[in-house]
Amino acid sequence: MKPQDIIKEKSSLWIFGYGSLVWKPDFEHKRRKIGYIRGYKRRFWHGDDFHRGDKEKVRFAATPGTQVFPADSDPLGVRSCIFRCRLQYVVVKYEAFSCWLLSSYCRCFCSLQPARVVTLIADEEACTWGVAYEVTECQVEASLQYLNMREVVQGGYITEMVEFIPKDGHGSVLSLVYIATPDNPIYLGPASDGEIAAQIAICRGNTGHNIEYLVRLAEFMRHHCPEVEDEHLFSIETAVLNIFSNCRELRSNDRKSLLLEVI
Ligand SMILES: N[C@@H](CCC(=O)N[C@@H](CS)C(=O)NCC(=O)O)C(=O)O
Repeated sequence: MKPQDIIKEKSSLWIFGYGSLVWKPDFEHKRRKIGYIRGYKRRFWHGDDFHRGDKEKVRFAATPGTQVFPADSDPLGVRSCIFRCRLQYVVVKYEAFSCWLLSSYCRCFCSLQPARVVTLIADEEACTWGVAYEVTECQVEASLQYLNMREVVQGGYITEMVEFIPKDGHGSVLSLVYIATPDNPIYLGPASDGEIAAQIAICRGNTGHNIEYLVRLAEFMRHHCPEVEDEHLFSIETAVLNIFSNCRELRSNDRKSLLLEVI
């Protein structure tokens, strides 16, 4: 059933959020409930070149004064590193040859990629935790108009209806959810934790840094669903922390402040 058909029948609608919507709904709602949906896992597999990323390709030249931190290596021997230059961190991938170039000439180029944001991937065994918002009467149309622009036009997500189960297990409701599928042109698909983290570490868009997106989501899960294991989310958070762990200038000792300090 399409969302508009459901709206015709009801003066109230539930909208389930599992990404930025959990901490930043930005639409009026009557109430919210924390809970989960079954049959989907949350993954940082969608690209975003509007909210947390950029379409522009950037040429970057590292100068002799630039600090370089090793960040990641993968089985193909491609490595990435972080430059700290003029208060900006830039992740650059390089191979053995360009590594030599790097040390000889202290010069390198990179391009900014789209940010990494979450989508849902079908998986019978999995469930995804988040927040469902109830919108009623005139809030229904206003929220759908707002979310259509934010999630569909700017984000490339499509809508589905899923069963939402509140944390206490009672009163499940059908809810609207925004999902990005692999046929979307900015869908990025799977990558190693290190690669995803490297992308998150450098991307920034119209609404803020990609690190903020990750940190707010991880904080939501830690605070509201401490009993839930979200391995993908927390291992990417750890991978981003590892990228910056060599930087002695960072003073905060809790994960959230430490990561927010670098953006
Ligand atoms: N639709 C998802 C995730 C989608 C998501 O995070 N959307 C991005 C669009 S790329 C967004 O709205 N970002 C706003 C922001 O990061 O400020 C949700 O249920 O929260």
